[in-house]
Amino acid sequence: MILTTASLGAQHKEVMSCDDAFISSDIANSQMDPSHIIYWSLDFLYNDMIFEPGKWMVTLTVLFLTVIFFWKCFRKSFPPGPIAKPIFGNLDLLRNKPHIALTNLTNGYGDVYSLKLGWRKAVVVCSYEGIKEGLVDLETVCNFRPNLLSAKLLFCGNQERGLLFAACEEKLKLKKDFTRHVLYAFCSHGELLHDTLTDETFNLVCSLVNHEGPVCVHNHFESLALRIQLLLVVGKLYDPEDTNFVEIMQTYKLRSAHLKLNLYDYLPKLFTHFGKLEESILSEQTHMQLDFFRQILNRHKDCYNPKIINDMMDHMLVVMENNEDMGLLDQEDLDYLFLEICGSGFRAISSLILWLLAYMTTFQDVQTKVQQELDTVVGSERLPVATDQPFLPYTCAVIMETHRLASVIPLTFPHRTEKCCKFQGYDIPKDTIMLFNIWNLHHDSQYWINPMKFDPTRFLREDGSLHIPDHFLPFGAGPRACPGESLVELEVFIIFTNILHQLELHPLDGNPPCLEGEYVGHVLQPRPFYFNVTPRFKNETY
Ligand code: HEM
Repeated sequence: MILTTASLGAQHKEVMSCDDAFISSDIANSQMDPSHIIYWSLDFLYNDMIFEPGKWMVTLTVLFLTVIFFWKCFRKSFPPGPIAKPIFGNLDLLRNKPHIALTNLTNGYGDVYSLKLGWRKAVVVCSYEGIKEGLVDLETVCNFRPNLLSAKLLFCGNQERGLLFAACEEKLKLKKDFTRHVLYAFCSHGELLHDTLTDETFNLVCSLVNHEGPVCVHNHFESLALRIQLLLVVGKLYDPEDTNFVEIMQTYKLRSAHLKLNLYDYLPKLFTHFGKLEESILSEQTHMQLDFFRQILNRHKDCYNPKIINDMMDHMLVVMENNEDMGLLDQEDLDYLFLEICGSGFRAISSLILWLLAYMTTFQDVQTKVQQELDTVVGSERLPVATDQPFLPYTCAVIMETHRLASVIPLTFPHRTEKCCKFQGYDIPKDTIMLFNIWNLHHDSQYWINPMKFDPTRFLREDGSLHIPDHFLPFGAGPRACPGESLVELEVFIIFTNILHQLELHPLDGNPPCLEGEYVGHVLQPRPFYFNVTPRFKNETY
């Protein structure tokens, strides 16, 4: 048998040497055609190697090692990450409490690591340095949004006209500057907003005092926050029972439920069917909502007087009249802008207030300190007002510590790189999804001593004044930062101080609320909880 193989090999060698000579003479004559080269190469491989398994082994090993070498060279410049499962990649990590799963992965892969979301590449950023570099230093690179089916569904294909999913360009800057500027103006000078918040909180306090037995306010603040945002945009405070308002509330709840991990965003081919189902429901509701805002805007146009500015729509008409938008905005842009300003963040505000009440019910000593500060600065003869804020550092520190510990928006919305970039020493390709983990930033012992402890004094200097560290970023940073910050600050301050000024909160039968959060859409909120209240002052108007 061995002899036969050897003699075959010898014969074959003879044949090959003739062929070799033939090839060389052809090359020398420069008569070569590429198809001939391929033909002769294959012929060479076939004839030379098919009978010599040793050569095959060597060739395949060299090929394999070369592939591994180039693959490793490429991988070196991309962040490491856990092994991705077929088709789904690492999507399973994001299904339940993604902020915890993504924080836990820092133990194996460091503060910047990669994931595969379906077929898309993603980079998770957990350190302050990385978050700052991505959101601020590389502002024109990392601040785009991925092309997600959910965005298309939520905005009926017009996501560029809103805020959240619009490209990070001049038009978005214009819309965000407008939103920020007008909200700031209403919060710093608008008596209407201030008085409405105080009245609404007083009504809530009355109903809690007059309620027999334990109370639960879980569903109260979403509706209040949404009514306040509508008041700012359209100038009307809706009754919570108003049929128009109830419809609007339902639509916004449905919309915000889509701001979560949707499988059809990352595996569109597999889950198109689900996307289509959602589309029919969402598109109808979104169009109804757009019509609603369009009608109100038309009414504003009919009785427009630039000297009387009541709400955001009036402000926008002034902007358009003075051509301050430089012709960038049209009617549809305005419809989508108002749709989005009204419905953004109402759930996050509500969640922050609920966390404040849950922490105060749990940490009675902190509650008492806030009330002592309120008694010293405000007294019992009047209610707390916005101008008390600079004199209530401990109370403000409690609000900030709640922002930190609860981190109601634990992960930013997905970002996307617009071009290849060097990021934290890695080469990140264009169109990589970037997830910035705010929860990790707020719970990392590199930045916070004893990070899981509720300790408002971490926001106070030794002299008792307020101190805000750089690595405290509940509203994100850079061009994608939240435009609602000033509204959140005022609303939460007025509601929280007015409740604690007038009520003592006690745990039910000595059992404090469960402090484990649950996701509703992209917002982390406490589970519903009951507590007891007792009024702090005698007040006949309750
Ligand atoms: C406690 C309340 C709130 C918190 C903690 C919060 C936090 C955030 C965060 C972390 C982002 C993501 C930034 C990013 O993707 O990089 C964001 C975006 C946004 N927020 Fe808020 N937010 C709150 C309330 C509000 C309110 C009341 C509004 C309404 C005006 C609002 C409007 C928006 C909008 C429109 C965006 C998208 C901005 C963009 O993509 O450029 N938010 N917010």
